Amino acid sequence: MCGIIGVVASTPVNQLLYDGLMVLQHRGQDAAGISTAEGSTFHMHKGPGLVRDVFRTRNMRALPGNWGIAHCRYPTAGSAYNFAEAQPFYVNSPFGLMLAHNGNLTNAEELKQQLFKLDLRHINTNSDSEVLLNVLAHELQRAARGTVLDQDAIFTAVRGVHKRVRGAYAVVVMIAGYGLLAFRDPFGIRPLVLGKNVTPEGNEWMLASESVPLDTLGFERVDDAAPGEAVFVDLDRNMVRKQCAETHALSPCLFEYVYLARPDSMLDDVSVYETRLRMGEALAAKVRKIIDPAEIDVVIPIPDSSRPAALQMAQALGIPFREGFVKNRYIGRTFIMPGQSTRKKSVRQKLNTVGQEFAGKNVMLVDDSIVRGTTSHEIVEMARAAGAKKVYFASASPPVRFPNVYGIDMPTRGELIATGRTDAQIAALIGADELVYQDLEALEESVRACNPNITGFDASCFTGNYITGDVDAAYLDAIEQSRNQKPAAQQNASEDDDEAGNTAQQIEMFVRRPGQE
Ligand SMILES: O=P(O)(O)OC[C@H]1O[C@H](OP(=O)(O)OP(=O)(O)O)[C@H](O)[C@@H]1O
Ligand SMILES: NC(=O)CC[C@H](N)C(=O)O
Ligand SMILES: [Mg+2]
Repeated sequence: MCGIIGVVASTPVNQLLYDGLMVLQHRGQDAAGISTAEGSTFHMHKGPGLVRDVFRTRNMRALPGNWGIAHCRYPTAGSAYNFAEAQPFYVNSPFGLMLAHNGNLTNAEELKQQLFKLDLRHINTNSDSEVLLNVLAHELQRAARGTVLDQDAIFTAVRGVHKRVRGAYAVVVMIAGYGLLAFRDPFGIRPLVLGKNVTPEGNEWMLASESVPLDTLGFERVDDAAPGEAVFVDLDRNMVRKQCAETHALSPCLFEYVYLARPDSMLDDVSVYETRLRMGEALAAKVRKIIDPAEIDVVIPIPDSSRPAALQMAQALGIPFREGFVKNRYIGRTFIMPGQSTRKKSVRQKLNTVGQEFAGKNVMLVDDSIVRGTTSHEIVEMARAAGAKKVYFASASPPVRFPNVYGIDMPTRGELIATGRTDAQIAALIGADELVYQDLEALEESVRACNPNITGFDASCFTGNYITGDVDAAYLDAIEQSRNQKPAAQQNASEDDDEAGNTAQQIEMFVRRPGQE
């Protein structure tokens, strides 16, 4: 999950893209980048770190033009802290392309080999997004009639991409001299929302990972890009949409609703806030089956993401809701930080207890999810240190037992606290007196109740069922192996750097030598 934005406007877009990235920061804290175009010349600035740290006034001034794209990165392929893998990515042929990608490809290694051997394209990083850009470039080259590109050729190229690429991808691409192209994978795993701003100069168009940038930048939410669909906005700001996948089915990532997205976003016509309230309602029903509500003195959320669920759960159980943890607003999201010791330290820096909410009480702590158990373990300890009598813990989502290969950095079973453990064993590990997990059906229903057209989900981290059909045990083993291998380049790196690197499959670099096939 990264944050992406693309916009075609009637006035300069640099500030618009910066402000949009600021409200998508929760989707990626590792690197950020903006590219704009004036005529057919691209301008770009990108770098490691948070949006506010990457862009200085001089960088903003160097981003002229009325259309552009932006990205904030949460790495799932290649390495964290690797500037070369920051996005957008550029390729000069055909026409000049600039791409930003949210998601993760599951056949990147195979594609990289094809690109090198058949398409004669060199991939210079371990980023799957660079692979995706080059596949698109190759397909555009094939589809273009001579030196001219028309809409049919663009949509044909996207069709070609869907045929070759597997995995999750929501993408915005600038085609120099032509316009902004955006598309979503045939399962719609990662979100992509379309918005419009009506101005006296005509319509302006924006595509973004979530609807929050549309709200904050004065765009009206029009629709979501459909799974498999491509949206093209030309430089006169005419917008066309076309389904480019032979088969498609809306199966968004369930974890977007649980944790990734901001609660004030609408994704696939679903209010993230409303689903989280529903998750809390359903969790309350599950808690009742396991713990007598009279035994619980207070319900306490673990800020931030669990707040709506905890609030609704407390209300449904008739138990006071209290803010027992205060969050340091200057610390980012812990889960998406690279490196386990950074994550662990950050939980302590980020959250502190309000003593009177714990002293002598039986507390019910609520979180949206337990993944590695970093947060829950620290939090239970802090609750006890603050004097809690009993510490119950409830998770608004089911146990996360399987790796995610579609754009969330949880690629190995070994690091997931729930893999191979019973609820009681997990409770013992995090130190809770009782642990209650949401049932998967209830979680799915919490989302589907807001949009009955969603028939399926990518719920792979809960079920081990990978909807793209190409992820098997051998694939997962290879990722684990590659993750556990220490890359030579990182021999001298710190433990954190080591873990941060190689976050998913390593894509081998190819070098063509004279005489080689
Ligand atoms: O079991 P773990 O591996 O610790 O992961 C799960 C935790 O990480 C996330 O919080 P995070 O601090 O990232 O963000 P938030 O402030 O949005 O809750 C999530 O909300 C859980 O609290
Ligand atoms: N989380 C994402 O969307 C990551 C995008 C891409 N796979 C990268 O690692 O840079
Ligand atoms: Mg959290």
